[in-house]
Amino acid sequence: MKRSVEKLYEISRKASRNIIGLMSGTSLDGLDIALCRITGSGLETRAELLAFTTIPYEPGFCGHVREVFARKDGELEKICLLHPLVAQVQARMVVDALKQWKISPEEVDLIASHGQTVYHAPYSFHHNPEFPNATLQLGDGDHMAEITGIITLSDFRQKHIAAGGEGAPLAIYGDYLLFADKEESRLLLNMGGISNLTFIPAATGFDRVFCTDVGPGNTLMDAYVQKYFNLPYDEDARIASRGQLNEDLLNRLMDHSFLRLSAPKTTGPELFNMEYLDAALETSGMQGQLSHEDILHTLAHFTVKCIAQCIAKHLPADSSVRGFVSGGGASNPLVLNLLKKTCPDLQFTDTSALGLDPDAKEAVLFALLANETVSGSANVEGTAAYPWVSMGKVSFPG
Ligand SMILES: Nc1ncnc2c1ncn2[C@@H]1O[C@H](COP(=O)(O)OP(=O)(O)OP(=O)(O)O)[C@@H](O)[C@H]1O
Ligand SMILES: CC(=O)N[C@H]1[C@@H]2OC[C@@H](O2)[C@@H](O)[C@@H]1O[C@H](C)C(=O)O
Repeated sequence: MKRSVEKLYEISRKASRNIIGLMSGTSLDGLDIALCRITGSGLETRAELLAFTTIPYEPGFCGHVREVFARKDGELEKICLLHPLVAQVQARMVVDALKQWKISPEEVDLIASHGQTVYHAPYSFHHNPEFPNATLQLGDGDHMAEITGIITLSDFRQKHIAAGGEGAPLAIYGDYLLFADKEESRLLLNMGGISNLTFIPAATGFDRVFCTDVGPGNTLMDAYVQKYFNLPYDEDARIASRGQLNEDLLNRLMDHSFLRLSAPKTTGPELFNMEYLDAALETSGMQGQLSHEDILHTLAHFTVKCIAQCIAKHLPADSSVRGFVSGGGASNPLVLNLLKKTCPDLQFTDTSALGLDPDAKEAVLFALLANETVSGSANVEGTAAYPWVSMGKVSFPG
């Protein structure tokens, strides 16, 4: 047997594995790097976060990604150039993080590399009957493996599509493995650029777990302050908190077929972007009528109203469910307060109450997916909407 294959086989037979999960989301703020010790697999999985950091991207690199990000007319040459570059930039960040943590690459069994989504086009978005659900993550795993010297699993979403899904949200798998509970029904709400939620009823099998993208998280608010204030985001909602809700604009923002579509469903900044906001301002008659503060305040309400509507539609009204938030939106006090006010029964706290840093959650979820692919005992039955398949392609160093 080739040595690299033998090594992967040995890793698959270990009782516990050190896996680095990498996530770079739609906010393009930086690379989340989570070093996890994962013990067991399937329903016996336990995960411990050994170290976590987010390394911000250089503005120049971000600028290159933004040239094609969520754009229908992204230049093919730029996409081609970015595929290795994204992986090289991220791999150097992993090398730096390991140095900082004083951990040698030999101590790490696997890297689970999400890459950078540059375009997400499920059928519900492109509506072209000749084409399937589609999604594209840049950052090729071979470059990651070669630079770090660590076996890398990457490109997780294609297999999900191949097995009948939309390639997202993949949060359901890790959320179920880590947070299913015998006594407590739980709602895991991630508010990144796009928000998604996983509902896990108490003492249930995977077939009753529900997961979907909801709509915008921070993406519209971020795009707005980037355009008008030259800021990456509205820190602590300082600008938005000075404004007031405009109902006309909110009603117009809520009026989109995606928000009425039955779940599970997925979306991205391909839909929720500045053109979406400008169209809503125009058709509500609010173009030029509102202050920046009022628009940002209304966008925060939009984020929360989409979430509240999705919860009302999909969670049983009579059960006691506890809510746990994660993602950067959990640090936005305006969004969080509105959420708590709108859904008081859920008693929202963040996932640190479950022992997991809310900023690290998505990166940890990818480490869990790699763990399942390499050693999963398949003791969980998937469903049509959420197939339990081996995700991620293997790249060997050397
Ligand atoms: N202190 C803060 N105040 C307000 N907003 C914040 C704060 N900290 C983070 N955020 C928001 O969180 C965003 C980053 O969130 P996160 O890293 O979870 O997104 P992502 O992983 O890129 O998104 P996705 O999961 O949708 O792909 C920032 O762009 C900002 O909007
Ligand atoms: C295509 C894509 O990259 N989607 C992301 C994005 O960010 C949040 C939401 O939209 C979610 O569907 C997904 O990420 C998380 C990690 C997921 O797959 O669960």
